[in-house]
Amino acid sequence: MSDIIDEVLSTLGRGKIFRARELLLPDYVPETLPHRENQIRKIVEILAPLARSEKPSNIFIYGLTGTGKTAVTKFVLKNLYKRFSSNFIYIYVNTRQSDTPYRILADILESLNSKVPFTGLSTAELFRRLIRKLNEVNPIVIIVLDEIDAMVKKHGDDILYRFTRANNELNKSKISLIGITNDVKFVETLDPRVKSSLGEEEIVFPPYNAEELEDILKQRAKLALNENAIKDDVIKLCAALAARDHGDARRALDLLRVAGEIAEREGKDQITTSDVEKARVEIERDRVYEILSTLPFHSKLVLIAILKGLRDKSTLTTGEVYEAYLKLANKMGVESVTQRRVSDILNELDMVGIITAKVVNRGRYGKTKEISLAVSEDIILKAIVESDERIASMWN
Ligand SMILES: Nc1ncnc2c1ncn2[C@@H]1O[C@H](COP(=O)(O)OP(=O)(O)OP(=O)(O)O)[C@@H](O)[C@H]1O
Repeated sequence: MSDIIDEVLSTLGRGKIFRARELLLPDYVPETLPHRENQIRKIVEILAPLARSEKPSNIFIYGLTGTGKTAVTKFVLKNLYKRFSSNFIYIYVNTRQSDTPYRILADILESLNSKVPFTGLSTAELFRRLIRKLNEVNPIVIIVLDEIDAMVKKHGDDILYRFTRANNELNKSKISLIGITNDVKFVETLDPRVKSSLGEEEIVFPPYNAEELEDILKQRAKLALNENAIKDDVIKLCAALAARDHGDARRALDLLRVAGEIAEREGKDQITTSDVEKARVEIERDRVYEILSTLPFHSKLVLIAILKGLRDKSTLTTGEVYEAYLKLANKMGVESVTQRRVSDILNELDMVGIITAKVVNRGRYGKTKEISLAVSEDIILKAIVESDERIASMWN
C-alpha cells in the first residue's frame, strides 16, 4: 500500500509550475510589502514608544479586504519584536474565527500560558484572570483584534470598552490595542467612548491599482513559481481582474495560485491566460458554494422553495416564494418563519448574489419583487444537499 502513497507523492513533487506553492497562500507574510511603505512607516512611528518601554497609542486600521492590513500589521510587529523583545509582547486574535468575547479572552489567556476551560466561566471571570495574569508580567502587551466588526456585530462592543479601560486596573503592564476592520462604516456604530479610545490613531489602507498589484504578484511569483512558469501577460491579467474587484491583493494571489494549480494538473510547464480564466470561474464557484453551504436552515429552505417554484415559471413573486416555502416547512414538520422574515432572507440572498430580486410595479396591486436565480440550479442543490441532512433526505 505504501507504494501507492510514494507514487502519488512523487508525481505531485514532479510539478513543473511551483517552486514553493505555500508562498502564495494568504497566511504567508512576505519579507517585503511593496506599496505599503507609508502605512508601515506610520505604524512604526506610532509604536515607537515601545523602544522606551512606554505604551503606544491604540490604533484603528481600516480598508477594504485584501489591502494588506493584516500582512502589514504582522510584519511591523514581528520586526519590532526582533529589536525590542524585552519591552513588549504581542498577541494576534482573528475575531472572525474566535468570534465570541469568551473565545477572544480565552485565546489571549492561552497565549499568556494560562489554561482556560472551553466553556463554563463568565467573561467577567476571564477578564479578572487576564488582569491578574498581566499584573504578573512586566511588559507592554499589544493586542491585535483582526476583523473586529464580525465579533462586534454579533456580541456588541462591551469587550472593546473593557479592553480600552483595562489599563486603569493594571499596575506594571499596559495594554495597547490594534483594531482592524474592512467595514469602514463599522466605526460609526461603536460606542463613542470606544471609538475615541480605539481610534487614538487611525490608518487607512487604500485599494491597490492594477500596476501595484502587478508589482506584488511579480515579487511573489519570483519566490513561489519556477522561472519559466509564468509570463507577463498572465501577471497582467491576474492584476487587472483583481483591480476590477476593488484592488484586492488576496484575490490577485488566489487567481495566480489557482491558475498555477490548473496548469500543473494538466501537466503543463507554463501558466497561460486561459488558465487564469478557468481559475476565475473555479474561485467564483467555490465562493458561491461556501456562501450557500453556510446559510442558516430557513434561508436554505427558501432557496429550495424558489428552485421548486421556478420549475413552472421563469420568475416568482415574493408571495409565491412564501407560499412554496410554507408548503415545504409543513412537509418537513418544521416551524415556519414569518413572511417578513422570508422577505428579509430574499434581500440577503440578493445582496450576496445568489438570486436577483427586481422590484416591479403592478399598478393598483402595489409593488412586488420578481425573483430569479443568479447562479446555476446545480450548484445550489449540490451545496444545500451536501450541507444539510434534513433537506437532503427530503430531496432524495
Ligand atoms: N503590499 C503587499 N505586498 C505583498 N503581498 C501583499 C501586499 N498586500 C497584501 N498582500 C498579500 O495579500 C493577501 C491579503 O492581504 P491581507 O490579509 O493583509 O489583507 P487584509 O487587508 O488584512 O484583508 P482582510 O480584511 O480580508 O483580512 C496576503 O496574502 C498578503 O500577504
